[in-house]
Amino acid sequence: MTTSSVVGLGIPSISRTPGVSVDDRPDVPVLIDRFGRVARDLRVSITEKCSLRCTYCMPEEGLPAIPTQDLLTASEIARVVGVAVHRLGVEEVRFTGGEPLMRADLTEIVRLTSQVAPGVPLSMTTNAVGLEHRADTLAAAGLNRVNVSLDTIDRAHFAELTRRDRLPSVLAGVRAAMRAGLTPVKINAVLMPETLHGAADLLQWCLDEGVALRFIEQMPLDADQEWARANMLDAEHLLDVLSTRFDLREIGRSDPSAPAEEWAVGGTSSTVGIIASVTRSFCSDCDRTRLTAEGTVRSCLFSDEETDLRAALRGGATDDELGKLWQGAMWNKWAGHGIDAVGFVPPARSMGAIGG
Ligand SMILES: Nc1nc2c(ncn2[C@@H]2O[C@H](COP(=O)(O)OP(=O)(O)OP(=O)(O)O)[C@@H](O)[C@H]2O)c(=O)[nH]1
Ligand SMILES: C[S@@+](CC[C@H](N)C(=O)[O-])C[C@H]1O[C@@H](n2cnc3c(N)ncnc32)[C@H](O)[C@@H]1O
Ligand code: SF4
Ligand code: SF4
Repeated sequence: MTTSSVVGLGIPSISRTPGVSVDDRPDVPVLIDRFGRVARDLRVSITEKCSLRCTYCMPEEGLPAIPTQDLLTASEIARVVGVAVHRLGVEEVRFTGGEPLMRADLTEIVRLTSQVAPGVPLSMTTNAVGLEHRADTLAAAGLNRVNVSLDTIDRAHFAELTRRDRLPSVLAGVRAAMRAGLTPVKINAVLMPETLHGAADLLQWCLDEGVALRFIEQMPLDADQEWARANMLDAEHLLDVLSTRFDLREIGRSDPSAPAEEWAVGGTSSTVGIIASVTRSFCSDCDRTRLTAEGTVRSCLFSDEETDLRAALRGGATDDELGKLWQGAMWNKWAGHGIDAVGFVPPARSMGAIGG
């Protein structure tokens, strides 16, 4: 088994240490952990690069560049996804980053992955900058749907939050995704004191455009490490604000491992969701497994223990051997993020370096 050590600005390097035992792991193919959870949702980060610099995620100067030879190639990504789907019971795959659209070979990644895993839902979490020019091609390559990060529809405020004046491109990207059939399009907005006053306008925009909106509690995953529990806005606070303009009725979660709890918006057929990752954590039903852009398996957003599949892959490992490494990594998955625990320490990688 492998663990990580920090080398600077949130990208850990992988170092080998004596392993944690997997002797007590039951001999089953699926990615089961010690708490009985089974991971079926694979999130694949494909780059650390981004066209924006959201304050809750990236440092102003961006993340240190990962050398090209350290990134999994399109065919390596497809091979690893194939192992996950055909041997380990993974049922859905999401591309994330950094910003997936920053990879010039994104279409190839999607095409090869959809060939290796036909019928498996393929989605992407994106900031949508430039998506208007690529939505049709990505849909044709096999991408099924996108989630778009958008915190405000006020252009000046967007530029402040993301340190880039790109709101028009994002809005065009959302509309292009709808036209290309990358639906349902879901909008992710991080809940912060700064975004609260624009939350109702954002919801109205989403209702008008026919896209679903989810607000996300901010997690201690910013590269600048400025997150503080005391400054965090929780779901209750948001509901109070939205209820002054909308009639909201609680629906709950679509399934126990879905991160978003949903509210119906009165007078519409739409819903608004809240991903209360911090105050109403869904860790006990977690069904996620992650692959970083450098090809390490990460069992939890908050755990810096990573297992290096890339080295094994490039060293000639068989699919069976890759599968075993992955099973071992997931068997040792933590119970949860532990944000409320005394002595909590945020992970070395920031959200953009993990793949959110
Ligand atoms: N606690 C926690 N939060 C997560 C995790 N993955 C994503 N998130 C948060 O949930 C937000 C939404 O994630 P998305 O990438 O849109 O994925 P999703 O909500 O699983 O996607 P859908 O299947 O479309 O509902 C992200 O912006 C993160 O803030 C996770 O594993 N744990
Ligand atoms: C890291 S981004 C990568 C994909 C793409 N660049 C995007 O923004 O959608 C994935 C998700 O993580 C969320 N995110 C980033 N930092 C976060 C934080 N500190 N707390 C909660 N969510 C965060 C973003 O809002 C986004 O929805
Ligand atoms: S949240 Fe997404 S768009 Fe914003 S800085 Fe992070 S990776 Fe880039
Ligand atoms: S914090 Fe870890 S255990 Fe909790 S939902 Fe996210 S990935 Fe799963």
